[in-house]
Amino acid sequence: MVLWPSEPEWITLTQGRLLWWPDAFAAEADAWFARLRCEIPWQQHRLRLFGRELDEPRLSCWMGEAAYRYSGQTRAPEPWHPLVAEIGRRLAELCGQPFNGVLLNLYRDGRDSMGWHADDEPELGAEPVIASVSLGAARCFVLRHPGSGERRRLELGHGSLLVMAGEMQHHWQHALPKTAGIDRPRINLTFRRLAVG
Ligand SMILES: O=C(O)CCC(=O)C(=O)O
Ligand SMILES: [Fe+2]
Repeated sequence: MVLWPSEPEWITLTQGRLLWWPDAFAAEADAWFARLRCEIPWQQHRLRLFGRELDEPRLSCWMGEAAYRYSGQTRAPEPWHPLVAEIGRRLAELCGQPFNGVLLNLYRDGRDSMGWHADDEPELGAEPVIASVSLGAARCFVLRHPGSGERRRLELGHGSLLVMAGEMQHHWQHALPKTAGIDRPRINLTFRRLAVG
């Protein structure tokens, strides 16, 4: 039992900031995980790496109102799932801005991962606010600032919220490394606001 639910905490970084709230959705997390695991149309996408095509090491689904262009691909959005739309509205209230798209990722076990990248597509603007909700198995999330060599590491547990804000997508990179010994799945939702039109 959590006697002292944590409070949201702003972490100031060189050229960026994070809002970290480990227990943000502790009460809802079990029900959200169970529903999203079964009801999201999870897809296996392919990745081009050194001229070869490979399966991405995770399943995913892009949802919302806008097409999403990344790594040379364009993904048409799936329509809002009612629960995902509701989570998005809660986050909009917390973050003080609306979101019109979300990338959902399903990491089936510790062998699934996401490599180093920044969410710096031009449609996201100069100071994108990216709100990331984690459900299921806790996984380690790592951040690095190539300019200074600074690094951060956070364990993103069941029901946690991490908001990346400020100019950090232009100066920091993040990743979700493979982790030995994790045999349970994790779902992550990263809500974004894209300029449309
Ligand atoms: O799974 C995570 O926590 C990270 C996901 C991420 O970086 C992304 O979807 O862009
Ligand atoms: Fe990302």
